[in-house]
Amino acid sequence: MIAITSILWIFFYLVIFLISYLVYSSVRNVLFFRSKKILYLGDVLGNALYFLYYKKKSMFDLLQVNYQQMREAQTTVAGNVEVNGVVNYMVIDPEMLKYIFVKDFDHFVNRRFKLPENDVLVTKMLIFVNDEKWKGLRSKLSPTFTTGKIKRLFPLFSDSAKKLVKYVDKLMKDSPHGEIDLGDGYSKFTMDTIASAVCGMNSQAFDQAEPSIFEQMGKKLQFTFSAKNFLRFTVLFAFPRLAKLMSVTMFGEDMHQFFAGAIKSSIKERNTTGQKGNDFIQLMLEAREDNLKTEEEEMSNFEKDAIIKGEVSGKISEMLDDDGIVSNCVLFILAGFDTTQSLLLFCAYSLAIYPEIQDKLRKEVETVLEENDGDFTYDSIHRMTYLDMVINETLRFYPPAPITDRACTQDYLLPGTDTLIKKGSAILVPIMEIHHDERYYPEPEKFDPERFSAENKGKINTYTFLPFGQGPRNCIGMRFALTEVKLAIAQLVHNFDIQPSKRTMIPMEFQNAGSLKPKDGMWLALKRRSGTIEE
Ligand code: HEM
Repeated sequence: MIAITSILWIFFYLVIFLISYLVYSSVRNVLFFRSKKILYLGDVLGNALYFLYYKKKSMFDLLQVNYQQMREAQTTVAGNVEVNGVVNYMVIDPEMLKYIFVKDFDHFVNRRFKLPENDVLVTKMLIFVNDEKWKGLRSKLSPTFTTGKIKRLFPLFSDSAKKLVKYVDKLMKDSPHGEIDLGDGYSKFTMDTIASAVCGMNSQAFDQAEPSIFEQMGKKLQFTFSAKNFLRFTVLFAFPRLAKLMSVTMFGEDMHQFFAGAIKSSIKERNTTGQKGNDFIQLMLEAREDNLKTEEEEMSNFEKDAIIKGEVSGKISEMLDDDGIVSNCVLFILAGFDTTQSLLLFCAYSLAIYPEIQDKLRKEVETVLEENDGDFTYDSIHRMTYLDMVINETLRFYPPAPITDRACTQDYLLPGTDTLIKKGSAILVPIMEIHHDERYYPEPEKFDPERFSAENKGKINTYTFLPFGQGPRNCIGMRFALTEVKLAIAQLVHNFDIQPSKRTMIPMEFQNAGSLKPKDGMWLALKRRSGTIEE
């Protein structure tokens, strides 16, 4: 009895201590930002209270609230503080972003999170490495994503897109109410293309309704919000030393064994037989030997901006050893699955609720198909200007990665202000909110592909359209993603009429996840178009 009472008292004192600490740090943070004359956006305590009060709100709603606070205060910089004391500055001015992303990139080479070094599966991932190591690895990996290399992968995308059409057919036939959750088909499609293009593996995703082993492992890599995950990621990202001490890792041992086993045995087989694969494992093996080059004419402006200027002295030999290849294959699955699926889903959704846009797109798709003997090619997909406009408007309206960040690596005076950003602080960029700001996009809540027409797109400031980030640390997989998505949307529009169904969520609500996802699935009715072949 006494023991239980004592435990209760200890627990009580712990709770009191925690609350006192949170209140103390909140007051300290308020005073810190007041002394800097910067708007304070609240901290862990404030955010926790927000989610407790508005139970149904997601982190994207909170981002919107923060952006609105900044607009009302007529400020372009605001701040908050993380549990570990790291000061974040939210920056929303396109001119400042140009300096952070590109002009003063040497102050912002890294991302915000540091990970414990004992986590073998992640320590060599491009997204988590820093400074010279990042420069060396990025300059080795960039040539693996150029036009020529993605063109080589196009037949794999094409196979997966055809399997997707058959799968959707079957789902619709089996559906009692004439509607399906398209998320299921698109999840299989993205997993299938990634498995073959990245690791040269057959995901077997389309061979069965239940998730195949590759799908199960791939999905486990995705970040979802749960109390357990919240705790794990807080320890990992905010207290990496503690995570190392406690052997907390980002992914479970089963995932490490699955991916490392499959990828390393594939490398071994290539080394012994001399056979080459048509996948990223092969491209990385060639990059390791310095056998890949990027031709200047293969690059878009987005990629030219990403060129790392100056000497690249990063030692990369060990970054692309076999463990490094495993890490980066897993990263491409991780970074490419959710984001691409999100873009596909919101594009199909927009086409369903705006039939006139769907009709216009279909006309372009049919013309291109006629010109190319009934099949799509890499070049024909990228020649479709209206498709490009629709995808860009989807990326503006529903950016799959709604926020990005940079870590400040040297003290930095924000241009045009007297705000000194100290080394070790972080910059947050609310991509989604910038995309919905009426100063850059008149009538921002209107889905209008014409914003990206040849006449209009020149008027868009580069730093207000950030679906793939900007500068040398932008998304390396953009070309891969756009090719895959354009093909899958063209196939869908050619084969099906896409319509809203009873369960289609209008207006859309979002899940609390790392990337933008519909809250309760993407329910749509897809009707086979007459004249298209059902195999
Ligand atoms: C529609 C699909 C995608 C979207 C919207 C997207 C978006 C983004 C964004 C916003 C960033 C941060 C950029 C910055 O901070 O400037 C990023 C980084 C990254 N993305 Fe993507 N991404 C997509 C698909 C892919 C794919 C398919 C891959 C790989 C196959 C990929 C690999 C990466 C990697 C490795 C990084 C980190 C780059 C670095 O730190 O150097 N992404 N992506």
